[in-house]
Amino acid sequence: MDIVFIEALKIDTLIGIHPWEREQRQPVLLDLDMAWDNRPAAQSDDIAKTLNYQAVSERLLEFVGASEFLLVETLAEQCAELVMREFGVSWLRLKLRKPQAIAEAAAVGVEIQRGRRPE
Ligand SMILES: Nc1nc2c(c(=O)[nH]1)N=C([C@H](O)[C@@H](O)CO)CN2
Repeated sequence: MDIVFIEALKIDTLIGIHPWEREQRQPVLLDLDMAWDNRPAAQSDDIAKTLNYQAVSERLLEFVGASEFLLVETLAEQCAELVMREFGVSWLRLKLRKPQAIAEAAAVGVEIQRGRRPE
């Protein structure tokens, strides 16, 4: 199994349960590991055969930037569903960090895996 990854994609969004979090955007950081067979792209040197990490990043920037969820669990799930549905990804691991949520912690958040992991 090959992986295409995106690391620490930073997006300002409205997320959280507290009143201040409903008024003020804060950053989240997204890490994605996405299963993809990279051999067809490598053999043809053709961007059309890739899982284009620029296209995935731009779509997530658009979606997360416009979202207003309460929980990181909900946002992570929605991002995973979007990437699998729109980009044909069969398995992914997604980590969502909220670096400004707890003053004493570098970050908090969730990590999920969805889909069937290829051999
Ligand atoms: N498992 C979770 N715990 C908490 C969440 C969350 O989304 N998932 N959110 C909060 C607050 O919004 C936090 O980020 C700031 O105190 C608390 N716990």
